[in-house]
Amino acid sequence: MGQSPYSTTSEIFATGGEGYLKEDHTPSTLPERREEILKLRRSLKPAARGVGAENAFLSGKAGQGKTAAAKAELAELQAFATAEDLELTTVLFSCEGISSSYTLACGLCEELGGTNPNGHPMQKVLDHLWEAMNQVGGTIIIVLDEIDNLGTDDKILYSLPRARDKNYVNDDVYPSVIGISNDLQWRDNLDPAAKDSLYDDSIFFAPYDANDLRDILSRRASKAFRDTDLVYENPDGETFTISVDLDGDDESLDTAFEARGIDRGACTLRGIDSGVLSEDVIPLCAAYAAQDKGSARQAIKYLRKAAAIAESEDSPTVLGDHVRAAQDEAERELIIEGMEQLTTQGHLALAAVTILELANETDVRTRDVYDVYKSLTNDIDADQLAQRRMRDHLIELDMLSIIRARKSASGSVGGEAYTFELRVEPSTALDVLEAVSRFDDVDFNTMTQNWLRE
Ligand SMILES: Nc1ncnc2c1ncn2[C@@H]1O[C@H](COP(=O)(O)OP(=O)(O)OP(=O)(O)O)[C@@H](O)[C@H]1O
Repeated sequence: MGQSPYSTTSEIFATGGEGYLKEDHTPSTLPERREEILKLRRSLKPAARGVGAENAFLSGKAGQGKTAAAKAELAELQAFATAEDLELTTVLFSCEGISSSYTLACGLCEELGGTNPNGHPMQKVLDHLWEAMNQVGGTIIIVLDEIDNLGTDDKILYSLPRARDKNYVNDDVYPSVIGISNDLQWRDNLDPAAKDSLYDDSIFFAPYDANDLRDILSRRASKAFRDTDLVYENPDGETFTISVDLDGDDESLDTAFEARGIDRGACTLRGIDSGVLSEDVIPLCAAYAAQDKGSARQAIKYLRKAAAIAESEDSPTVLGDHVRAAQDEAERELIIEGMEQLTTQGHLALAAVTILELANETDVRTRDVYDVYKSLTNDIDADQLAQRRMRDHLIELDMLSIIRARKSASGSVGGEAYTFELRVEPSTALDVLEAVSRFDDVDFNTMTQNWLRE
């Protein structure tokens, strides 16, 4: 057998370390969210005393650690409840794909009681839900992640937090809700009654800055990569390194600090000392992510990708160039995702420009795009927009970085003339378009050939 391109070990990643750069890894501490977690703790404290927690609402853009903070703090509370023998149940429920109070109520019944009453009238479903809560008993904290998926169908957000006040559930049941949302406007549009009952405490997660992201990445890197230690400074200004023992029973940083008898809270993270990551890698990943959305998810993704690229090149170290390549690749993926999610009219406008480019036409004018667009709308039997409205779609594609729209000098009086070109490879756009089911019967090659003949 020839030598396989696969290997069970890596020169870059620590054994078992790659998991720390994966989406599903939940950190047990989030020092950058200390303030937010303290606020959440304040809302949860009554639960530790056997009465219900306050309702809370965590908001902020994607990748800001809202879900991670809620999970970490609830794990802390759950550990306390177990030790104190308190009746406490926490449910983390993702509302992804759930757009009505009805579906949410059914999902919660299933989560709490094991059966899904889908098909029954709403009142019956709610009765099921209250019964499931009675069976569980005690303090019940329901975390509704991506709660904005509910849109305006928010009735359940009124009744769920009030189930006890309204006597829907027994006296020994204390339900509360923690809502999590990336959509900052959604809450403002809620029915005032739901808004009132849901949000005792509102906690905003501001975007991470480059320093926060550097710290987050450093901690992840110390676990994910070989030969990578954290460098801390103590209150006396002395620096020291901490390495995490992945083979130990508890590989948390707290344990590593405890083992050395040092108070972690009094020390400041200064960076990493690594034999496999060049010095600029983490600052670059942090800077790219901070410039964009300040998302920890994005920063971690850059680091993961950069390391994977270094590995695939058999490089023993991850370099700044690998981060640049990772950022390019991630940006391309985002653009491809943007192309996949276009509406039919967006796809038609993109298809028209793509066909023209495949026929070697560059910097095409609106009129030419419109000719191909018309022929495409006939082919797939779609609504045909007026030229000006189709042009609006082209300009929208420019805003999504899919094509480039340039105002040209030859604009007629009263109107602006544009030329358009793809910002992605025509073959990439073609791959996306050919996967759109609406275009199943369109033969892009023949259309290109026809245009070439004309
Ligand atoms: N302070 C932090 N320390 C370590 N990891 C973090 C921190 N903040 C976020 N992360 C990580 O970043 C990723 C995204 O975080 P999380 O899912 O909590 O974001 P979110 O604010 O809930 O946004 P979304 O709705 O997009 O999930 C997760 O992998 C999480 O573990």
